[in-house]
Amino acid sequence: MRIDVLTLFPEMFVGVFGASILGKARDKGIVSLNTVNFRDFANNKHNTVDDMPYGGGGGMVLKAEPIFGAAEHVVAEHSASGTSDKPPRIILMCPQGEPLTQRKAQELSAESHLIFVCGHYEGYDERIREFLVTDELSIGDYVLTGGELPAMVVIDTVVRLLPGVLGNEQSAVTDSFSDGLLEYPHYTRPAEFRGWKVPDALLSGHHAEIEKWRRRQSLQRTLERRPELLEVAELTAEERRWLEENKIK
Ligand SMILES: Cc1cccc(C(=O)NCC2(NC(=O)c3cccc4nocc34)CCCC2)c1
Repeated sequence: MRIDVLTLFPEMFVGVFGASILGKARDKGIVSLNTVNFRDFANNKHNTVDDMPYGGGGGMVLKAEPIFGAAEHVVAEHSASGTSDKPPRIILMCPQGEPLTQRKAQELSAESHLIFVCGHYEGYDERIREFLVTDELSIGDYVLTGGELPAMVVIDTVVRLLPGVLGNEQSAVTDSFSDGLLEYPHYTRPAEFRGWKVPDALLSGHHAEIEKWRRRQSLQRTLERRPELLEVAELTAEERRWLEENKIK
């Protein structure tokens, strides 16, 4: 997979793209991670990437030309490499975007080329949305200074799904989440810490009992903290009965 990030602050990605899981995925050649500063494509007199909004009002708006130029440069470079098969997804990171979900991450992980656009100021000239991008994504409803951190979040959750990126032990996390429930409690040694003991069920060595305990804990925790997830989770009839009994308490 090739990933390009169009940003005014490429330096923000050096650490994130060089460290840990993403760094290893890059070293293994599973993913190529690149940044492009779209200021380099501001071919106007003052090299400006933003300008005042038509219609007045405060703040500045990102101009279309530099972002179109940067995106077209990346597309041309990738198709020239001869490895491109289908056109890239051009993903606009913005508060108005579709909420990021694990399902969306799984969808994007099947692509061969992703281009992320990170904004600043008040946002983007609408022609970027109308005529350039294929997707708009948001990581949540809060105010940020830029789209770079959201792009890092999406890249993290997408790249970890690529074959060969995670060892077997870590991919279990994806499995537990993809059943749509919150995770069960985790414990590790010592069995007692400051008098606080690990639940007996986990020390029993009975795998069926342990799985039952974990599933029950996931249900309980989801009911307590994120009951709305239970509407769409796949539950057995017995689990639904148990929930009905516990919802009343
Ligand atoms: C709720 C709300 C209302 C109005 C503005 C903003 C806001 O934060 N505006 C600032 C910008 N925010 C984001 O890009 C951004 C923000 C949050 C999640 C995101 N997921 O992807 C990109 C995201 C947009 C242009 C520059 C940064 C937020």
